[in-house]
Amino acid sequence: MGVEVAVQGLTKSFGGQPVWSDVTLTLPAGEISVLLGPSGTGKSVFLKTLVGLLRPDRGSIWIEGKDLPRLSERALYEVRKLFGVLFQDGALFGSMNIYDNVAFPLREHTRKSESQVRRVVAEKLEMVGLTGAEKKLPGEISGGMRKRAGLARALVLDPQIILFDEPDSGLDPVRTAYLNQLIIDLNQQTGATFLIVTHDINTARTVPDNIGLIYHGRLAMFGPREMLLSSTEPVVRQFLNAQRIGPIGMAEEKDADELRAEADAGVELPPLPPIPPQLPPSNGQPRPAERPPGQWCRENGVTPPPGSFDGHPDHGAHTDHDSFAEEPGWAHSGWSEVER
Ligand SMILES: Nc1ncnc2c1ncn2[C@@H]1O[C@H](COP(=O)(O)OP(=O)(O)OP(=O)(O)O)[C@@H](O)[C@H]1O
Repeated sequence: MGVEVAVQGLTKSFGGQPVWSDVTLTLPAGEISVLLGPSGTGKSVFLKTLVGLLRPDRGSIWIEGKDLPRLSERALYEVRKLFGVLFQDGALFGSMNIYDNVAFPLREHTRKSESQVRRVVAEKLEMVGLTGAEKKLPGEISGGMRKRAGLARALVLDPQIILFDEPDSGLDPVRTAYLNQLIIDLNQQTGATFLIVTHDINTARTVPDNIGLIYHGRLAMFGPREMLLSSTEPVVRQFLNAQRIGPIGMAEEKDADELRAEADAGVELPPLPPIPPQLPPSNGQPRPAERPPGQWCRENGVTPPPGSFDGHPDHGAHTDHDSFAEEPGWAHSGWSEVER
């Protein structure tokens, strides 16, 4: 089972310029959380701070009773082994083949024999559907395959926490759908705690258990998926509905004059779209942190947008997942057939 990550009052600046301040959130153990936010709001900086690559100015990151920013370099090195990170471009070594790239953390951080390394690398490559690509160099495979190789490398030390920095960047919608399914399946298989930074609204709406939004140097909101997807908070509503109307402007937040002009013109955000069902694992089993659809809304007296949860399997409607599950032989091997 993954571990909980409790962030309290975290603040980070560069050269006196704050990136974000006073961020407080808890990533529940074993659940998938997504972090959203306009470009440049410091989502990647947040991931790097969590894993200890950047030191915050203030605040705590509690993991298994240890506060990461207070640890010595040596103690931090040990805690870092709990993390697996998938960087945006896979961050593979260009001169090493896929096998050696994936084997790298095992050779660096463990005393495993080469035959043990071979077994682990084969297992992780299979998990991401890259069996057979061992001898290829990163430059010889597609961007989607590079991401999956990066993911296999992130998995080799059996991390308890996996951070994904825009795993869908540069992927077409079909590959993004496959990657999202892989993420759900890996969460089920590993039980690890996942945090995904993404700009893809469909991913944000269907993949996570929890969603957060960074805006204007603050964490605007963080909570269960249903809370964010039924929120009437203008910035959350604008972002999740990909609208121009609302407080987020082209380069930064809109000023008071722009917002007044919008109000005077009578332009309003369109109604919230229905909350879609969560993407289930491809083996038909429930998600590790699955809760009945609509439970959060019911418990909190919130009326979800009309039509919400209509596509949930319990309602008998067809979902995207059904089409993946029906694909012959679809499991992780589905990947290799699609991409090669
Ligand atoms: N090492 C660094 N030194 C100085 N400034 C930095 C450093 N790393 C990031 N920044 C700045 O911090 C801000 C946030 O950057 P970051 O890449 O985290 O944003 P982001 O939300 O991930 O953006 P995007 O969605 O476009 O990937 C940017 O202004 C960036 O220039």
